[in-house]
Amino acid sequence: MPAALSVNLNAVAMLRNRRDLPWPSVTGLGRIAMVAGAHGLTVHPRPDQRHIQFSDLAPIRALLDEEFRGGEFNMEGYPTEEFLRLCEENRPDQVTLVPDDPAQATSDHGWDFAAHKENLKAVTKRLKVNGFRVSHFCDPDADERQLDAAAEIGADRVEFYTGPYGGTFDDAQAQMRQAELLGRTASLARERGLGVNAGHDLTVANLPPLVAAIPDLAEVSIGHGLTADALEHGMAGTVNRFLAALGHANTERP
Ligand SMILES: CC(=O)[C@@H](O)[C@H](O)COP(=O)(O)O
Ligand SMILES: NCC(=O)COP(=O)(O)O
Repeated sequence: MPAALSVNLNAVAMLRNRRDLPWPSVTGLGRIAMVAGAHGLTVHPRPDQRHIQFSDLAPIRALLDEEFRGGEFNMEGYPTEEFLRLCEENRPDQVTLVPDDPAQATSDHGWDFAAHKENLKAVTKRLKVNGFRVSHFCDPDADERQLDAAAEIGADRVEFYTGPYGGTFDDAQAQMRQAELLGRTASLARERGLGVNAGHDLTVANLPPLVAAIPDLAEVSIGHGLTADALEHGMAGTVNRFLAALGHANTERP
């Protein structure tokens, strides 16, 4: 079964926030993506609300509940009390915890699971009690000690940070080495009962080698590259291109 595609709406929100106007519509583009066959929507409500605003969350949840039953809502963030409460109020299907400092320009590393084991155990339990699937952002070169800690924390999945992989767009040999590394680390994660997601700087061009390296990849969440393509090909056509790159037959919703 090819990996699920979750469309990240951060970049749409960033464009919307340039003016005090309601377009481009975050839920509007999310709807087009879902009609075109996306399996879910991802947002990262950062503390400074630089793109996704807390007020965006309930409309996205309502869109999926009312128009796309089965479509998944993935919320990403650092586990502050504020973020955990946003999750409890807006009921995502999956929560992806990332070790981001509020001032970070973007997400650029995974957790040191061993160093943060006790805190991550507690927040993971709190989220799972709410019925959310819990994923933790993970470095592509995480070793067995880190993955043992991730499993002990109780994560359902890890999401591999694919920024270094995406950065090899102009070096085929480096891309192959990064894909092989991700495949090895994914095998270690699967041996520990962890599901495998991936995200950051993924594109139509670099998805095929990634899915070949990680055959049981569960989900990819993609925003920046997908939104850039949508400016050229439209959101519906872009979602179909990304689904095809993942190996899906045409899954546009009737
Ligand atoms: C966790 C990750 O790699 C991305 O989902 C993250 O949401 C990107 O954040 P920005 O869109 O703020 O760069
Ligand atoms: N978790 C990765 C994500 O949601 C989007 O990352 P990007 O495609 O915007 O780099």
